[in-house]
Amino acid sequence: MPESLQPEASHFIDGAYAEDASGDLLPVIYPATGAEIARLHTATPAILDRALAAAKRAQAEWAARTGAERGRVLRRAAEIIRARNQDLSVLETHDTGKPISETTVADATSAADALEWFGCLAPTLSGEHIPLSGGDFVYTRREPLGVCVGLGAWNYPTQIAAWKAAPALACGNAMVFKPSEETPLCALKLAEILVEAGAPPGLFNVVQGAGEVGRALVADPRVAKVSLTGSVPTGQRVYAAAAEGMKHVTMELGGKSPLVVFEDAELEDAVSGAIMANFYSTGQVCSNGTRVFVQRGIREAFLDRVTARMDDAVIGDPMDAATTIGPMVSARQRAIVEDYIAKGVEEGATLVKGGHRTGNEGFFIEPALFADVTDGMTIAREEIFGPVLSVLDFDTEEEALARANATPYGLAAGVFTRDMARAHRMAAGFQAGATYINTYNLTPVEAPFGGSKTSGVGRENGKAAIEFYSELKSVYVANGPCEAPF
Ligand SMILES: NC(=O)C1=CN([C@@H]2O[C@H](COP(=O)(O)OP(=O)(O)OC[C@H]3O[C@@H](n4cnc5c(N)ncnc54)[C@H](O)[C@@H]3O)[C@@H](O)[C@H]2O)C=CC1
Repeated sequence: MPESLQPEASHFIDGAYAEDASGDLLPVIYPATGAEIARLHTATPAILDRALAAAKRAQAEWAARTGAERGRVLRRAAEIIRARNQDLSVLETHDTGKPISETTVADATSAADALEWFGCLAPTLSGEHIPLSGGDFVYTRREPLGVCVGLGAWNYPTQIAAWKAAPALACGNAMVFKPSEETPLCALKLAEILVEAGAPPGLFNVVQGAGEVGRALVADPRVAKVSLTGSVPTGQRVYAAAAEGMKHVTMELGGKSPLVVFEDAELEDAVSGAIMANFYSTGQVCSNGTRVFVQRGIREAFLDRVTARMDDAVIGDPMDAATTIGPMVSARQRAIVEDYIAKGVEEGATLVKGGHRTGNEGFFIEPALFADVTDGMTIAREEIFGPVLSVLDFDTEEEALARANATPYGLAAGVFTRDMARAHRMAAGFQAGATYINTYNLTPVEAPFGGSKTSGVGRENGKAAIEFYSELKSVYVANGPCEAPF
């Protein structure tokens, strides 16, 4: 195994790497080859206790610093990440299998954006003054929640860790972060870098493990808030467990988002949108627009262009700069995707292109394009989390909107049209948290991101995230005698 990918130890606690070899073995597999590239241990109760105790102690010290001081640390961390983008991207590629052409522009860089942006916001956080009668007034204090737990999915390990850490730390909280058991390496680097940037030891800790470890963290009374990125069923379990302790939550969950392409759309842009909405990160993106509703008049032209553009996809070695499609994250995830493709064929959809295993090793699968998909088919109802694009035909705007919204999910939605009045009508009508006009799947840190309906609770990014990592205390100040009925 390449020596550089084996971290010094499994966990990062109180400013340093930590190990407890009595924890279960956690092998790290490179999805492009199936080879083991590192070997870690799952956190034991002793490790979790150390992490939570360190976070609790560090949080008090951190919250006592001014917003300007906290912001400076976050911005310094952003600079370090940018300077090390290449190494961090190589690590992300090995953790996830995503091509280096993606990881160099969308992962560590996105983490740096979040740390920089929330680092700039930190000094501006404040309360307000509310005048009342008789000279009384109330002022509010924006206070941190305390120790926050972050639970990550495997598709964007660096980005997810930073999207949670940046607003949490900006507000004066500490964090214990548990990456997905599939991709445990990247968050450790973020922890190292934050310490290097001046964060107090214990402010951001990383512990490894699967659902059991997550469950123990959520249940711990020292934890004030839980932020999960994961599937809807996991979200339901974590939300329920957090409710036991009346803990704050952010739930960034899955989806089955619609992308609506009208006849008047700029065809090549709409095809690009559909590719971004289905094949980026080999389809392993929560906000993917996997139900592509195409107005009947351009159906053939749209399918022809998607098919032709799929010929340009380069599937293969993720470390090759020319590669645009890497493997799935795991053999298990590829098997899930293959089952869905088989179900699509079985239920009568037309597999226009792709969908077959490829490569001699690793977990590769060709992107798949389905036509003649109808609303009731399994591939149109369930989140696949793989490179499977389903085209559904429609006739009218009203019909497209109704069908787009006919899902329990509500993470994202997109529309391609040259008619801007219609574009805004659709954006207003979509039951989804993140909507797009004439583009898809861009997630700048400036914009709030999160789901409606079963796709989640709360928002990450943007000023909105502050509301989910802080709370307001009101202080009533009397200016006259204190009156009582007797
Ligand atoms: N809305 C969003 O921002 C995003 C959502 N996702 C969603 O994530 C899913 C794929 O990621 P996976 O890692 O397979 O999700 P998952 O739901 O299996 O796991 C997510 C995390 O929760 C942990 N976990 C599992 N059970 C737990 C429990 N009972 N208590 C506490 N923690 C527990 C896992 O170990 C992991 O760290 C997809 O559904 C996808 O849509 C992925 C990326 C972004």
